[in-house]
Amino acid sequence: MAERPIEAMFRHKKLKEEDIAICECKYDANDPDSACGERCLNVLTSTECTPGYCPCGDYCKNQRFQKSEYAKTKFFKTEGRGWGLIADESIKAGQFVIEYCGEVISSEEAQQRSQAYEAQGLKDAYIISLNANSYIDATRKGSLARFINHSCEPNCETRKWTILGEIRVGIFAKQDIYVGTELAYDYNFEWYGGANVRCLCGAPKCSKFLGAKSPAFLEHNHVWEEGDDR
Ligand SMILES: C[S@@+](CC[C@H](N)C(=O)[O-])C[C@H]1O[C@@H](n2cnc3c(N)ncnc32)[C@H](O)[C@@H]1O
Repeated sequence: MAERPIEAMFRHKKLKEEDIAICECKYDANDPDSACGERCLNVLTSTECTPGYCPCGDYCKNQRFQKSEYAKTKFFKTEGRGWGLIADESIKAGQFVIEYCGEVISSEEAQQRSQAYEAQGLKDAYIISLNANSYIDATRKGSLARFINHSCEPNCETRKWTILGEIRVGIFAKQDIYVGTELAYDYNFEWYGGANVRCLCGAPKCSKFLGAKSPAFLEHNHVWEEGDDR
């Protein structure tokens, strides 16, 4: 596919000093939660602390996206759902698993790319919504998060955090996850799919199609038939 003009992709913005959110935490060696744990004002608003501005300095625990503090995971081949991602260590409920990385693009670009990928016969879709005007495309560039499949009864969920003034998407554990368990989240909230794909998650309350409840779902009407090669 031809490279699209650079305006269709968004570049990082520099955070102005007056916009930096500074918490009121104070590091106490006897209280591990003191350095930007659950009570931190920034954590409570899903905002990471800014290096050099956090009162806890190097003890700050609230820079997980910036420090890529991912859980150990590895990809594997599934039955009928392409590649998937499994936990390569036990993961605690609420833990940050991995960031969904990719190219940040406009909604017009997302639409054009989605159509182009479908025309090329790509059955796996990797575009998710970031906000009303922008999307993350992990088709060509991304982290291992691009291999996480959908489940209608998932053990993970997406959460949006503000990092240095920009919104980013993380995958977080909804429950304790044992080593070797497949990771999955519900695509309904973020799905920007190409063709409609029959869901093979196997959950008793499966909604039959990927992203079947998402706003983008009705815009597409092609269904990959069962038995299609992948
Ligand atoms: C973000 S990718 C996930 C990784 C993908 N399985 C791969 O091999 O690269 C999303 C694609 O995976 C497949 N997929 C994910 N969850 C699925 C499910 N529950 N049932 C069937 N296909 C699924 C679909 O083709 C979907 O477009």
